[in-house]
Amino acid sequence: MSGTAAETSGTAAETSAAGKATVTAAKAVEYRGVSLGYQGKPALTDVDVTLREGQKLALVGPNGAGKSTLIKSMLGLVDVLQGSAAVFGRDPGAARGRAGYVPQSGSLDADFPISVRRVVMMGRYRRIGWWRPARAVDRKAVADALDRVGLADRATHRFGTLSGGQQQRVLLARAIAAEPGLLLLDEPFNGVDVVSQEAIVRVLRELSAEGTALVVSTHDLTLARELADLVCLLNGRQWAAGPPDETLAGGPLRLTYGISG
Ligand SMILES: Nc1ncnc2c1ncn2[C@@H]1O[C@H](COP(=O)(O)OP(=O)(O)OP(=O)(O)O)[C@@H](O)[C@H]1O
Repeated sequence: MSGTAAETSGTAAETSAAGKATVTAAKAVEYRGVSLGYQGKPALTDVDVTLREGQKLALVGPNGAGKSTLIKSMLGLVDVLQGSAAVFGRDPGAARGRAGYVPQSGSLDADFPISVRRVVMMGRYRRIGWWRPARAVDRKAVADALDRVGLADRATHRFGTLSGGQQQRVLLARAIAAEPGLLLLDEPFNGVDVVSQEAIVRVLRELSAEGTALVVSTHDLTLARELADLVCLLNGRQWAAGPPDETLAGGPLRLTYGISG
């Protein structure tokens, strides 16, 4: 597909009636002709997408497609080699305070003796400052976030004793406690049981309805279709971007995965 096709897809992503967000909602993410890479070598090219507050974007593609690279770039952690990348109208690194990140569960050492509540409190550190004690407002934000993911009764448990799905929900609560305008989730459904998956999907829908912009990388096409307002198909480059019924219809998906016929 040509660069023009990617541009056309990008425009569709912005102007389609996808999602609840109207074209008047602020732009959380605006990428135009972006190439991203490491040590000057491109890993993902032709990214052209606009995500507005309240919209949910799914990043879909095979292993090594560039999904994590795109997510990390929105935190300012990957070099922009070409094009323009903005998060809330600023350089992605400069907007990091407004972006929350949920890593895959397993990224936090499960043997580390820390309570669930302390993990979620980490989400408040940017607001509190590392050296200051938590205030009542911080404790309430932590309790609310845990309640939201359905784990209020686990606050005093050791993080490592929870199941993988519960740990993922705790990491989501940690990000929510930071009250981000843009929430980035890297494969949040990997190895997660159905109860946790449903809890995560419910919370993401609620956050979106409240105006949070969401970016979720996933291998699960059914979930992408159910959850997302917009889908970016990635495999070394952006192959398409737009509403799920256009991007996940067949043709663009086959191209992305290199399936002929
Ligand atoms: N720190 C790094 N330094 C150099 N190359 C990297 C680095 N991180 C990722 N890459 C390369 O960038 C490309 C995209 O990787 P990325 O992890 O973004 O893919 P992904 O779609 O998230 O894959 P997966 O589904 O397996 O997690 C790959 O070729 C990978 O080897």
